Amino acid sequence: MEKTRIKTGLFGGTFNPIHIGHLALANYLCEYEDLDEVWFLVTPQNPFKKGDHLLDDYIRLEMVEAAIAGYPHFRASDFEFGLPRPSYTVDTLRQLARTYPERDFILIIGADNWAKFAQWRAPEEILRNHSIRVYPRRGYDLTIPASYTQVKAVETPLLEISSTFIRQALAEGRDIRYFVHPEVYRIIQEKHLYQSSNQP
Ligand SMILES: Nc1ncnc2c1ncn2[C@@H]1O[C@H](COP(=O)(O)OP(=O)(O)OP(=O)(O)O)[C@@H](O)[C@H]1O
Ligand SMILES: O=C(O)c1ccc[n+]([C@@H]2O[C@H](COP(=O)([O-])O)[C@@H](O)[C@H]2O)c1
Repeated sequence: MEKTRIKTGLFGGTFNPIHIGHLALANYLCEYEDLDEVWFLVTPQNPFKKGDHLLDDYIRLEMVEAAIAGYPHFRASDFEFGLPRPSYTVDTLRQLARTYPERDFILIIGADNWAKFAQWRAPEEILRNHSIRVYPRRGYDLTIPASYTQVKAVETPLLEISSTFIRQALAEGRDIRYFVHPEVYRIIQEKHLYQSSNQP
């Protein structure tokens, strides 16, 4: 009998830092969609973002690990740390498929990223080999043309906060503890992260 493949949602981001918007979205996808797991893929350098003001990869990973501890469907992944930079998702997916043949990797992206998907590296290869779930982001259209049978829009609740907002608030000395997991807030405090606008 054929073994059931593990449906693994791949949620890539810089996570600088991870916040409750990321966590609630991934939680929803595990509980209300058909994903067995969601992997938080910590991206060393997004091809569209400048890397010069980015917090160290391992501190961002540590915060993701702390935030997801205890929930069995989540995993933190440093897979891109060993790959060339910037991190092109098509390269990551190729390597992941080789390393984990027992899993189907399903890309999770926001409507903001879907709007720019044609500008990603080798989008047609990604579409040929993987399913994509697109979740809503405010201000972006979530219509998927019918010809993209492997791309599905998922109706998830929206928590419109961003890591940029959190970094800025912390640099201004605001106490925004409820926007991040308590363990993430503890790490931010302990390591004095994001405490001035010069810091990443
Ligand atoms: N509030 C949110 N709810 C759901 N998804 C989000 C939210 N904020 C960001 N995302 C998505 O999560 C992925 C990773 O996000 P990223 O680490 O870039 O966070 P961000 O909050 O958008 O960061 P920044 O403000 O630094 O650009 C992206 O695809 C982004 O679209
Ligand atoms: O492969 C690409 O060309 C590409 C272009 C832009 C973004 N991505 C990936 O998409 C994920 C989310 O990006 P972002 O900017 O919304 O955090 C992250 O893993 C990026 O590496 C990938």
